[in-house]
Amino acid sequence: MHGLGNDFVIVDRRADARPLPPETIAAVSHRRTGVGCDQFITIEPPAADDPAADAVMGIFNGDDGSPAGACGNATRCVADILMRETGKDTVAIRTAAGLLTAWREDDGQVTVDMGEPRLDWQAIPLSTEQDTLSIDLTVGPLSRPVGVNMGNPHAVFFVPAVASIDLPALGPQVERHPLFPERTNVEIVQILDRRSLRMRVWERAAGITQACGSGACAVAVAAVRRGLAERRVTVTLDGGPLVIEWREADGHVLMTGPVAMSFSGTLDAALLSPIQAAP
Ligand SMILES: N[C@H](CCC[C@H](N)C(=O)O)C(=O)O
Repeated sequence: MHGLGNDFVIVDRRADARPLPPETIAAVSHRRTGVGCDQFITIEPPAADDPAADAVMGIFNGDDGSPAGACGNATRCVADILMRETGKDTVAIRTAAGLLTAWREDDGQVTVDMGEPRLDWQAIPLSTEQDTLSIDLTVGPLSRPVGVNMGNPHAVFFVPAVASIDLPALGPQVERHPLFPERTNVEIVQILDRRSLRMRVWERAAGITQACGSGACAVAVAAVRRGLAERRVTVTLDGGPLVIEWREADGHVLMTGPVAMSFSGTLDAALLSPIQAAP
């Protein structure tokens, strides 16, 4: 499935307890020798003592099989699967970032309550104490990002024009900067007006992707914190728009966008045994 071109292999493991080592995930995710995806997603059964959850979602990056704490676009896709399967109009998905509630809008799009952003420096996490509203970091034309954790780390840089930034060159330098002990997702954002933002993303362990839901949430939160945008904005990524609202009442971030099914099938057992990812 994909959300705005951020693509996923989603494996239903509710009746399959075979181990899934990172190298297997990277092999399946490889675009030439596997299926190919930005993130590899698992659906697992909820724990017996977790009746509120319809399912558990695991999120792994395609480059190396590393776990990611959040993935907004894939959460919409998994919610779509669960809503179709159960007939329910609201579902709850257990993730590393907590229990995320999702529902379908009248136009068929899916909204996920992504929870509250975490904004203190230890939560991003950063390696030194900093005001996360203006982190002391400059990489080429990118400087003083806003730090936001949406269950995963984000460094948001405001720029005059996203098109003039060499993100493939700069993204990995920020991702791996020692200031970010768990590395970071990297967003560049241009304010079009107080309700419309244009962003591009370099994802941790996935590189340039067409869209990043948690990144769009981080961008909206950063823009509100800097006083540059309203609390409800349209964030346009390379793959298209998401509507993000940082809700005043409870501080939760709501993300609304499309889901799309590409194809379904059965993974070959050979792909599911630990094999070496192609270089
Ligand atoms: N594409 C995802 C985010 C993946 C984040 C991952 N690259 C990480 O290591 O945190 C999204 O829609 O939110």
